[in-house]
Amino acid sequence: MTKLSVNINKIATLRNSRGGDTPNVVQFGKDVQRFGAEGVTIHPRPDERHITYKDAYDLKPIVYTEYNIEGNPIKKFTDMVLELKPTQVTLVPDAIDAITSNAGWDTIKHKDFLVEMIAEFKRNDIRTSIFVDPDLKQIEGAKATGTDRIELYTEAFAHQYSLGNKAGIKPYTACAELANQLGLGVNAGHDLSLDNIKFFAENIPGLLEVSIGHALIAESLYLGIENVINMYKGKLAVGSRQ
Ligand SMILES: CC(=O)[C@@H](O)[C@H](O)COP(=O)(O)O
Ligand SMILES: NCC(=O)COP(=O)(O)O
Repeated sequence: MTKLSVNINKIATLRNSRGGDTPNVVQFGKDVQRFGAEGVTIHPRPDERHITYKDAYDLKPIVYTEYNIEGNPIKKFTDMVLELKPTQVTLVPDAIDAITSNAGWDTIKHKDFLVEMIAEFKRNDIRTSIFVDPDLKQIEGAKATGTDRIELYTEAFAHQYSLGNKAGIKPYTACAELANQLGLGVNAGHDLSLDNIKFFAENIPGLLEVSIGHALIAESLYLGIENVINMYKGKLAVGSRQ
């Protein structure tokens, strides 16, 4: 069974837009697990515009499923991960000004750096994963770094699927097959959604984990809004009788 790890970055983004502590990130982390999520993912960025380093520490005691911390292994990030010892660290080559993740690692060009980072995390009993594009050479390159897993960057698949092009899955299936042969675990994420997740999971052999944030939070708003409007209407109806 593929594990669902919920990326709660967007909850912090909403909180930060107003100051204060609503919505509460730690409460949300507890709730997603209570409702069945098998992991909590965060992706702190250097500018801390959504999830903050403090959030990462605050979440640690309440995550009893898998805690997955994603990010570019700059020193501040690496020090935090080594101190927190989450279940998994996912290395993502983010540019400092990127709105969101927009590319996987070049595992060949950055082999030496990745070998060093992976070894350091593994020495500290932290499972490792490397964010990669669906390119067979990059999967072979990932294997050479010593990482436990890869995370397939699914933006291209999601885009093609939204256009009705199901063939966009092909490079992902091929990469997952190769990863399985090489003994690399397979995770995936970025722009996965209620719309595309079933098709994706059915076509990726050995898919261990998906991390989903943006669409899942948007879908929670769409699917929850009717209930909340009704609750407000109920309170106003009682109020107007007085
Ligand atoms: C690696 C990846 O695809 C996710 O971590 C994604 O980038 C979420 O981060 P944002 O919430 O900053 O978009
Ligand atoms: N690793 C991918 C992730 O955590 C969530 O990406 P998205 O669903 O916010 O695009």
